[in-house]
Amino acid sequence: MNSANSINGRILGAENYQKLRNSRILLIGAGGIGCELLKNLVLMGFGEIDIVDLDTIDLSNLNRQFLFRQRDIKQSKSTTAVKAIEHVSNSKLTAHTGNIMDVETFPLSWFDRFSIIFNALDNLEARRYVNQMAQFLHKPLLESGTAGFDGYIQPIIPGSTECFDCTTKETPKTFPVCTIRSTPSQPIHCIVWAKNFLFAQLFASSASTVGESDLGTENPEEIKRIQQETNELHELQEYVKSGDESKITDIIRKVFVQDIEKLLAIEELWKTREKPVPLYDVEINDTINTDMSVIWSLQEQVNAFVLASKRLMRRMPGEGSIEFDKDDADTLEFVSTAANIRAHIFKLPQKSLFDIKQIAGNIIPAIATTNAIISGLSALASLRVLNLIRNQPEAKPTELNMAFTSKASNISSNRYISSPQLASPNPKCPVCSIARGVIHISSKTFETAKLSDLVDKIRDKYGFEDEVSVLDKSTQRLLADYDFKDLLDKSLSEVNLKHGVILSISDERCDVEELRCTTEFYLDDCEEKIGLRLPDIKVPLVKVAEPKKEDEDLDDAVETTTSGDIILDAVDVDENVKKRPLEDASFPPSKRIAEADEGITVILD
Ligand SMILES: Nc1ncnc2c1ncn2[C@@H]1O[C@H](COP(=O)(O)OP(=O)(O)OP(=O)(O)O)[C@@H](O)[C@H]1O
Ligand SMILES: [Zn+2]
Repeated sequence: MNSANSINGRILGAENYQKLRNSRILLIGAGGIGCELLKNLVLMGFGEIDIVDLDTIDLSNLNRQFLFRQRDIKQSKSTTAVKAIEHVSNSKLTAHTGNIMDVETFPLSWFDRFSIIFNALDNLEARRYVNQMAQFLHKPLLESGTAGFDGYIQPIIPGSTECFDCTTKETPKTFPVCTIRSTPSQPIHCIVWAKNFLFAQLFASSASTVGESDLGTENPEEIKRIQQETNELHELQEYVKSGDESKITDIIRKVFVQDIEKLLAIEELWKTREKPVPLYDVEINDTINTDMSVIWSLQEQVNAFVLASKRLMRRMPGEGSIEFDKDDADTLEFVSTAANIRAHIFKLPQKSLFDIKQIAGNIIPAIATTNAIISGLSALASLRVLNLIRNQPEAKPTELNMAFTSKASNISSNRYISSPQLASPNPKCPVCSIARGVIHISSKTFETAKLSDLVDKIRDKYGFEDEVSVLDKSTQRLLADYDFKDLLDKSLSEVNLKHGVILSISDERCDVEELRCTTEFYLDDCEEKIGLRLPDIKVPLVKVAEPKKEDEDLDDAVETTTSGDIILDAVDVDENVKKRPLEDASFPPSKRIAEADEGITVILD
């Protein structure tokens, strides 16, 4: 199918096409974006494609992860994706099932065999990790993500363009299943429970199934309880379908009394938490409240819950199933009252119907079309990054483009897609502004060399003075600093250093104008006869920053906070500005903080 005479061959030209055929590329994630992207990369004709995913296929993936079928549920995503496409593939495909952050399976040297890395991930931790690996290896990385109709691609060319961590990311609120189902500690947990679990199980057609690995708990009693609870709710769905409204009190008893009693029986859960109180002695009467902006009394919540349940039950025979819609008063009232009753049981603050409408309506579904657009853009961008487009002169990295869809870019125009040029690295970025190198170290040397030997060698080679701090970045353990020298005499293995660990060395001198740049070293394997080899990198001196003036504090706080996840509208792009200056690469702090406060975004997918 793919030859120099194929459409792709003719578009790229024979020479570039051959380069594409000779390229081995890495795709991380075989989910919504990953399935689309794998198909694109195969159709483009890349020579070798490795795809990594740690997960198995869930029923809820099938609507958009088109390489998977019902029969594939519980099978490895990467292996199934490869099987589904290999019959039309002219690429050598290799599936890996595992966590990309597992240093034993995927050490840094493993990443080095690829010409380009494509991220098709769904979480900040893995995105950050891969970004860091790309920085160590100076490997181009094509980062991408979607949330609802918003999406982005960001080519990252280490040393030349900004990296994933150059701009602050906010955290979307995702919660482990066990928090939602067993130990809520915030009102939002009760809202997610009422909408995604209770309502979905009783009325919706697509009640989610939860695999053990998704539960966020290893307590066998709790896992058993959650699974039993799900099965019992399926039975309650029969009551709902029967149309027998007298069963509503059974639903209340099951959900707000018996399930809570079962939770209370798992003593482990309540050692450090306040115990919930089941909803005993509940009465139903005529008191109702219609003011959406106030918090109703418990009695008003219970009465409204019964009324909303009745209305929904009456609709079921005609509609078959009912999906939650914040603008559908019955579904909203059911979810809102159920959430508030649960909040009462767990002694958490309750919310007005109006507030719950905002919060529950903000849950973002995955949209297959957005994934397809973003994957298409990602695949196309790779040709530009690898300079494979015929008659196009080699682009400087910062002449490459990123792309956003919809409001992700914060653009004022009505255009759906925008493609600003890439910004230069942020000099204050905690990841790409520091020096990096790979220390090759053999297994035996971990036993024979002392921590002090390694630190002395690093100090001598890169010009650090005595006052350095040595941190194991992987575990955030301090190994040595000016007044902590207890571990220096121990062997590297005794202080738990091993392959895959990242060591961070910082110059801790006070009262100097320039400090040696903080440097991170990845400890990689090498032959025994080499023993220990330090990389030939330059570790520059950097000017110590002036203390900030008071009115700059807020700005600074935003720049240095790098926890959080990919928030698509974290990049402020003015389409009139051709080259996006770095200062514009983030929201004004005030806006950013306001959004962080109210940003309850439950990512379903
Ligand atoms: N550390 C990791 N190593 C390997 N694969 C990962 C890692 N983190 C996430 N992934 C994979 O990235 C993919 C992201 O895809 P996507 O955003 O569509 O999520 P999903 O899990 O498939 O969807 P849903 O959340 O609806 O089940 C998932 O298949 C997930 O297993
Ligand atoms: Zn950076």
